[in-house]
Amino acid sequence: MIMNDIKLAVMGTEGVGKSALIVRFLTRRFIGEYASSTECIYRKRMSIDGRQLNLELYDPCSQPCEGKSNLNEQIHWADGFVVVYDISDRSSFLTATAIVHLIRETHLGVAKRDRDTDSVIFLVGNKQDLCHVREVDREEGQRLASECRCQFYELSAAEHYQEVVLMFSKIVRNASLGGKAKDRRRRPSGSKSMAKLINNVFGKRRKSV
Ligand SMILES: Nc1nc2c(ncn2[C@@H]2O[C@H](COP(=O)(O)OP(=O)(O)OP(=O)(O)O)[C@@H](O)[C@H]2O)c(=O)[nH]1
Repeated sequence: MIMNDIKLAVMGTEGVGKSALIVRFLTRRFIGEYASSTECIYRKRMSIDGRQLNLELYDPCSQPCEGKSNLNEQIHWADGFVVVYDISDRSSFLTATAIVHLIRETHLGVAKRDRDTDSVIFLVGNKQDLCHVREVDREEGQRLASECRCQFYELSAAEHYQEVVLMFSKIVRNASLGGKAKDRRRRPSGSKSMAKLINNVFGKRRKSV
């Protein structure tokens, strides 16, 4: 059986809930605070439509978008992109907007057809549970997504499980269908096993904000 490797980058500014979404997907749990000083790759073996996939999820544990070269590196590495912002933080939406544009610019050059990139960029407004302090309207997210031809979700890593799993499953499926034999450049460094992920989540704490 052919084993596909799917590489997903989860991007967005600091504190939007990238790790929370990944941990939700991988462990079903929501953990409030994480040690997040290092970037890492999580691996998961999945079965989609009866096909076995090796999923690699890159969590940059970002410092706010400081390195464009690093961002470019992520963009070249990945088959799919989950670009996350926090609906209660407008500046995170501005960062997400810049990231989505950068992905599209970078991938337009290499995609055979424009639509090749459409289904592998997902824009996610996280922290939907904080809608009482919302700073970004759902419509703004939708507009950006349709302008940049991304798929759009509003989610809450804190309160949703099924939706988060569905979102990741869908982008993995889309990325696997894209199936382009990509030029695998330098991969982001750092790799964590599931055991290490659990350690990271339960073992260490970050300062509360
Ligand atoms: N209310 C609410 N809080 C959330 C949600 N998702 C994450 N958080 C909180 O937001 C903070 C940041 O979450 P992280 O998952 O560490 O965010 P991150 O994007 O990985 O941040 P960095 O690793 O610093 O880049 C934590 O305090 C989480 O508990 C959510 O859906 N709702």
